[in-house]
Amino acid sequence: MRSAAVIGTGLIGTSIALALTRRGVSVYLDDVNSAAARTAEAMGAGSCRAPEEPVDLAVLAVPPARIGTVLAGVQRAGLAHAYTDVASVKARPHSEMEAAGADPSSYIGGHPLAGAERSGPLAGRADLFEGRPWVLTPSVRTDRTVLNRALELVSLCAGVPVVMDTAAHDEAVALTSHAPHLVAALMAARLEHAAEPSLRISGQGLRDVTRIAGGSPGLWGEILEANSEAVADVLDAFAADLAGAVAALRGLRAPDPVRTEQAAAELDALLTRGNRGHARVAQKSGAADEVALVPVIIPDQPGALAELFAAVGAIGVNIEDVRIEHSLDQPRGLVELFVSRSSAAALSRLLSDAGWTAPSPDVLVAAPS
Ligand SMILES: NC(=O)c1ccc[n+]([C@@H]2O[C@H](COP(=O)([O-])OP(=O)(O)OC[C@H]3O[C@@H](n4cnc5c(N)ncnc54)[C@H](O)[C@@H]3O)[C@@H](O)[C@H]2O)c1
Ligand SMILES: O=C(O)C(=O)C[C@]1(C(=O)O)C=C[C@@H](O)C=C1
Repeated sequence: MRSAAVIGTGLIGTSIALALTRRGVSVYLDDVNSAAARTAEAMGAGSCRAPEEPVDLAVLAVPPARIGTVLAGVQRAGLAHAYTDVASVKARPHSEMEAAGADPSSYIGGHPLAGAERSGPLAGRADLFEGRPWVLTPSVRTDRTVLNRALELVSLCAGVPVVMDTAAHDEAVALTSHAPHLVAALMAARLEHAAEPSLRISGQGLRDVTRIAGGSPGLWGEILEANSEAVADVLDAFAADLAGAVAALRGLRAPDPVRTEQAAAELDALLTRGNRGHARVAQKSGAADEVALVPVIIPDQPGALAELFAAVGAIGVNIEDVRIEHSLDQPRGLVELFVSRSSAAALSRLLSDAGWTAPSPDVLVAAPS
């Protein structure tokens, strides 16, 4: 691919444009909000100067309800040879683009499963899609060359292509993305009027559970509206479990010991099911049970994290994922490295030989100076 256009230079559009520009693709940037396009341009994501010839691929990174009309418009203008989008729902934009008179043969639906709770070009990152699934939803009318262009886009962004049909995609993301977003929002809404001292003693757990609740209500309202039935089905089942959890908690204080015991068993069953579901969430490269955790203490000083990563790299171990636990008022932080199970024990030993310290219950010793 030599040239591309990105329409909608917010978080996702700018991230795609940055990734393509770094791979040598010439990228045209456009946004209904010209300040957003100029900001992306200033970040090195491409140019706001309209191309003289049709580009190889145009990527529509606008909100889901705009896809149909924007696609019909850019096709009429002859902007590109092939078109794709990145909307978080697929069936509705697909039928809307047909209703808007767009040409289905030069279009393929797309959805990268990577993002953030922030919006706008300044949140864009060239590496956002690295190793992440990127769903493509070709229809029977999608031209094969268009599918190949989209595959090239995913590869240039270092994503992992997954081909699905629109209905299967929407049902899957109702469970794995859309319902989780609402659940996070509902939990975060509980905090709206929480007492300040309660919030001050919140830990990483609350941040993990509520991070995505920071997403734009406008965008998420559109996503949920377009996939409302499938999300409601997931939340019906969730509500039944929630009611069971509440009943079990109340049952724990019941005067009848038989009910107390039954309530404890119900709660245990729910928590155990939670463990099993958690274990099934795929890790970055492979199943959860192939990955083990190596905890390391680092001092709160510039370069400490980079030094740790360099040490792990020198040992020759690939970090699959990383979690950092750090309270602002603490002189050190806890880094949890997720590595392949087969290399975890050796990594722990070699890091310890090199002076890095695993957390122990009584004393936390800093890294080598
Ligand atoms: N946020 C995420 O985590 C995420 C992840 C994957 C996919 N998506 C999808 O990506 C798309 C963009 O989301 P985002 O998070 O980048 O939003 P964003 O708000 O950061 O960016 C959207 C941009 O589209 C522009 N825009 C709106 N209407 C337009 C139009 N008619 N013509 C040109 N530009 C227009 C806006 O001005 C804005 O700059 C959405 O379809 C969303 O479903 C989002
Ligand atoms: O990591 C996040 O912030 C996201 O929520 C990203 C996330 C998701 O994984 O659910 C959200 C919506 C998108 O359509 C794709 C990705």
